[in-house]
Amino acid sequence: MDRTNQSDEGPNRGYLRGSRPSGPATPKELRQLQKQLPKYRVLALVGQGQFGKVFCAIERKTGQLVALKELTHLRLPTHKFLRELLSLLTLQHPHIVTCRALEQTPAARYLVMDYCEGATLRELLEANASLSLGEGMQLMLGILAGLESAHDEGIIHCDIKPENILLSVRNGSWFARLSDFGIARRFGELQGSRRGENDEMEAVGATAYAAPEGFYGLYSRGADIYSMGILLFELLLGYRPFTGKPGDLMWAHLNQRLQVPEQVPLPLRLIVEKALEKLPARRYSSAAQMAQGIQEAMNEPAVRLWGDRPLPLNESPLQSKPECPSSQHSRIPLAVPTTALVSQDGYLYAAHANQVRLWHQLALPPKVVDFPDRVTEVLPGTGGCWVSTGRRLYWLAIAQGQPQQQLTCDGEFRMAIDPDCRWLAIALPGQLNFYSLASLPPTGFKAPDHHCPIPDDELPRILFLDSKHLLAIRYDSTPNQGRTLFQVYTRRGTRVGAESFQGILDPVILTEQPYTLVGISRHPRPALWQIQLWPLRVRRLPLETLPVCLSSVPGGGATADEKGQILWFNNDLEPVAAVQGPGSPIALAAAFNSGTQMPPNPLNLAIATRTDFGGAIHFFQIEGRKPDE
Ligand SMILES: Nc1ncnc2c1ncn2[C@@H]1O[C@H](COP(=O)(O)OP(=O)(O)OP(=O)(O)O)[C@@H](O)[C@H]1O
Repeated sequence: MDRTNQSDEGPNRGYLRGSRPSGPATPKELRQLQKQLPKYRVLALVGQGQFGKVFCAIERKTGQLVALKELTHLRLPTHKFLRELLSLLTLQHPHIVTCRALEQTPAARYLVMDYCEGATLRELLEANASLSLGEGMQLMLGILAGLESAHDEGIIHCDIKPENILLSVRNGSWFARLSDFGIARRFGELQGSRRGENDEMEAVGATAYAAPEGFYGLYSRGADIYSMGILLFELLLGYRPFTGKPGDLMWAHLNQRLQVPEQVPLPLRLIVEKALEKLPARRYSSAAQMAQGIQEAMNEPAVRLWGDRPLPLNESPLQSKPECPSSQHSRIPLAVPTTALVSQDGYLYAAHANQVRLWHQLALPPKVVDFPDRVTEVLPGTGGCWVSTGRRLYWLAIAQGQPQQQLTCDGEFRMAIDPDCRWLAIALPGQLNFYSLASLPPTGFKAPDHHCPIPDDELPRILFLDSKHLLAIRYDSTPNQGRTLFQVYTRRGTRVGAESFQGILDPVILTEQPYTLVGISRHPRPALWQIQLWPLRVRRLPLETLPVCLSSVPGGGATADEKGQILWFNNDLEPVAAVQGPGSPIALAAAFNSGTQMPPNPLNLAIATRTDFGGAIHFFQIEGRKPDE
């Protein structure tokens, strides 16, 4: 990740309004922390643990994203702090969240750790049908590899649970990393020692995942293997084998017979049973052995065939699909397919060959405007739209209905308009130009107000993140390691930051949430990814089929696949409705819903399709799931 060349001018302030931080961090608190830790640019609060808050920050020297984990003196005594630090500094493994440094302020100490943009495995498990069996087992293999390496260093984790497994993205898939060695123990520390009175629950870790012998203060690798067994059970079935209050749980771990439901294929059932043996000696003797067991089970035909099945296995995959009523209002046949379909402020614009059609009300016929060349891009603005015909740019005012040429470029370009419609950005190979719309002459050529060089190997997609910041999206397609690069420029042409996503997202759209994008990935499986920039947070919605179009709509977004299956998702990337729409879609856009603050219900969509005779635009209405359903 490249975050060099950053200035404090960046759009981080906007993230203080971000959607997912798990507790309040006042701007004052962030400013104070910033003052105390000048080596970092503190972006936002991203979590709250029992010992303090966790912040996302950029290390100024390297431009790397880091997590600053606060450990307050009051809550975490020095000996425990030193223990976590010692464990973490010893451990260097791709599947372990590495500690890079320690920072001290008068009020607290901060562990500087690798930043994991996918949050915790707990959050992923709470999202419906978020993992397939194959992916779940890959996560298990990763965690077991990290655990094996900790055990090799003589460290027992003692607190394995989904909350302590953090996720990042590699090659378009989740990548698990073991974290929180706060109560980890060294073998030597444990041998022959039993927990002290006041060490009680802390030493046991989370009771739901604790090995029977842990309640007697006995720890070995086997205790971590047992916790991994509970985790595997929970991944497969969506619930844990033993439940109840801490006392009942302790009794269950010690005495209750384990029952693994038959939905779990036999080879995996045997693994759960072996990992959850009451006697440590009967369990896998190492994390590597358990990993080998999972690997062998995954190669067995009975399990291999199930690789794509969504977890948990006890739920029917159909349950998660919110089929909803829909109705089609009208269909307008066209001689040629649509090249662009966009909407804003109650207006819908569709481009076909060298025409733009403009609707305000469905019942009325559209206004049709001719251009000298084929229209390639349409961007809505205030009171009209910007129309590109490849090398020329026009302004089409709704009131006048006549296009007005604004700019001519030497080559193909891409364009973006800021939300206040005051700045126009044009990306050309090798250059990014910014024009103040107020000073654009009525026709012809104008030198840009600001410009900056960009790589000339490809034309980036550009989007304004807010009235001051432009996002350029580029791709680094190294075989098997594609990356989507997000580079942020001020409208003066200064590059202020960059993020990257370890996978190819195409297309990518901006959503109505601040600095939040949604993109489609094909590999290793079709999925929608939501990327919140600064602090970087990602979410995924796995899909059964690959969408061919994607659009932001009020309250979320919508996709359609080649067969016309439409999916409407909300701002949390949860499916709101899935309906059958027209086949062979090219583009979709919200129609006549603009201006609503609340997510609409129903959603009015315009869908452009290809047909045997040219194309068509369909107006469609979908009833979504209500928020409380
Ligand atoms: N390295 C990290 N990268 C990204 N987010 C993190 C990171 N570490 C923690 N977080 C976020 O902060 C939250 C709190 O983490 P933390 O480890 O402090 O709490 P915890 O899991 O409750 O552990 P503890 O038992 O120490 O309280 C996590 O749930 C996660 O969302």
